[in-house]
Amino acid sequence: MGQSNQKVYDGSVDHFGSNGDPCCGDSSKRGIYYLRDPVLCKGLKFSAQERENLGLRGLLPPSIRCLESQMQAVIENIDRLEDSLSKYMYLRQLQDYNQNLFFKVLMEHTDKLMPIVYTPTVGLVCIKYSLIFQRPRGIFLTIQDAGRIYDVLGNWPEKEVRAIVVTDGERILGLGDLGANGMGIPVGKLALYTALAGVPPNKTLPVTLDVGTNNEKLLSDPYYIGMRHKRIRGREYDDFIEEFMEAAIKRFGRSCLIQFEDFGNENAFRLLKKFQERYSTFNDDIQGTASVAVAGILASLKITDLKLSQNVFLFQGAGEAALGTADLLVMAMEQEGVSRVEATRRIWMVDSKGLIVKNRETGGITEHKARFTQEHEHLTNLEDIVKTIKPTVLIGASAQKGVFSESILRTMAENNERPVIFALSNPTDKAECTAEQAYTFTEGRCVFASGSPFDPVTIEDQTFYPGQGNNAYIFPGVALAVIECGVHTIADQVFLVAAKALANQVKQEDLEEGRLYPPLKNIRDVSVQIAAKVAQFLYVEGMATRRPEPDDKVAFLRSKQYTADYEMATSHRHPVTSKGLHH
Ligand SMILES: O=C([O-])CC(=O)C(=O)O
Ligand SMILES: [Mg+2]
Repeated sequence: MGQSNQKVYDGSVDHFGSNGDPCCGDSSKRGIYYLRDPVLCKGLKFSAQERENLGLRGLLPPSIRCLESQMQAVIENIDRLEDSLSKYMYLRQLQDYNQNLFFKVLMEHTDKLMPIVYTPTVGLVCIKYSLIFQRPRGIFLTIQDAGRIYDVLGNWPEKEVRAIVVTDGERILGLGDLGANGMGIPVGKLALYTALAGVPPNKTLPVTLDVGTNNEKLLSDPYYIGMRHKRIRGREYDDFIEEFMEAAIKRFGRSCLIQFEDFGNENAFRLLKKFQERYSTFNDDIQGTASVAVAGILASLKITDLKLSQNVFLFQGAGEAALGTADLLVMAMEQEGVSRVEATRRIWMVDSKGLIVKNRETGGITEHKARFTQEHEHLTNLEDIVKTIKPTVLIGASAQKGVFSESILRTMAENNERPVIFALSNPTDKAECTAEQAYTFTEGRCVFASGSPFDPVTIEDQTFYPGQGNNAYIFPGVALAVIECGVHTIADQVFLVAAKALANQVKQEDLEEGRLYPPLKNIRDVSVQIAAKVAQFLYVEGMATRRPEPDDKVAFLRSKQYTADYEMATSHRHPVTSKGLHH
């Protein structure tokens, strides 16, 4: 994603124009241009011959570094910095200077760097976004752009955008309304599109829809980058979103994917319903999180030795993630041969007013929650609820830190040989319990996953590996498939296909260590396998428009992946060999 107005690599043609000779380059673009365009820049990796041919002599110090050494230097710099915000800023600057190196290092060191460019650090980044704002990335659309969104999208320098992640900043992770500061989320999600699934960066566009904020702290923050007014709602908001959707596909094509991220609860459900059958769109917090949660639950069955429908699921929280997961569980149980009614009866939900039961006097049961009302006495205390309902699977998705208390965890361990406990809220300090608490209070018997990463926990001499039940396992692979198959709508079933594909990649040795998800070091391969299964489904269901249908989906998808090799952006056909500088 170049920020400049100059032409940048578009993934399909030789970046250097028609002569096809990368040694000569485009004669109008010389010297400093190659250091200022993050797509072309190789930093100290420019060979002697390239430096000669491109007019770079003297603009770089004489040393030539190989990619390995460049990556090593990045890692040393990261280790040298003490706080995670500084590490984030260092990596963002790298992305703006040398895009290939940024992605290469993110791909090679995903375990180490993902928590910096993504959850949990990205939460802190959004809180501080206005203060640390430097080089812009993505498109900021404000309500004042209503009526001209198509034109504003035209200011984006890339023409082949195939995927947008959009937020309106109303519910950033579990942190609430962060207004325009929410831009950190689309930027982070799209970095993972590329690093985790190989979606070429020039095909991605982060968007923030700034309709104001109700966060008083931001409204009075002198540095705040967004519009200083309360959130626009109602008709004006709806028209704005509708105009954005139309403008996006008019500008980038009908099969441009639009991923909704971190919208407030009500709008998230409403907009998904409104747009699901008209655009290539999904809501990551409802459907992506559901998919990763169901994948974890499917994998857990191999440990608990239960069928899916033999479980009792209790959700703490009845928002986007909880309802999305509950719906997908019902779909999965139906595929196991259980009736919808029976499947629904296995699912219990707790919201801010307690257990969701019929005729609840305190009310607050929206249309979406109503599907999961149970015939039961109304209980309000989570501990009592866990004691009474006796869930086999306890899922936290309410952004209430520590709500899974010691006694709740102990009760789960009393009632189940292998209790399944998911603390899905993000970032880390919103988690319903820590990994250490979960393992300690269940005497190491629980099967645990969390939305934000936790380090392995050692109790006595046993080490436990918490799973990261984060939608990052799902959205990059789903995105790769839908982009490359050219779909116009995305069916809910896609997320069950993806969940099963993910669960099937968990190996016996992972399960033996309590890992519910494949290790992150294999994530690129995992994402391609998920994408291949999704692509298969899209063709079988007649939803893929790309012709001809590729026989080998994995090979096809791999051929579309960005590999972060400098050669892709420059010496495509005639690699330039480094012979050292002539002094
Ligand atoms: O961003 C993440 O880490 C997962 C997610 O979608 C959320 O918590 O809203
Ligand atoms: Mg989200």
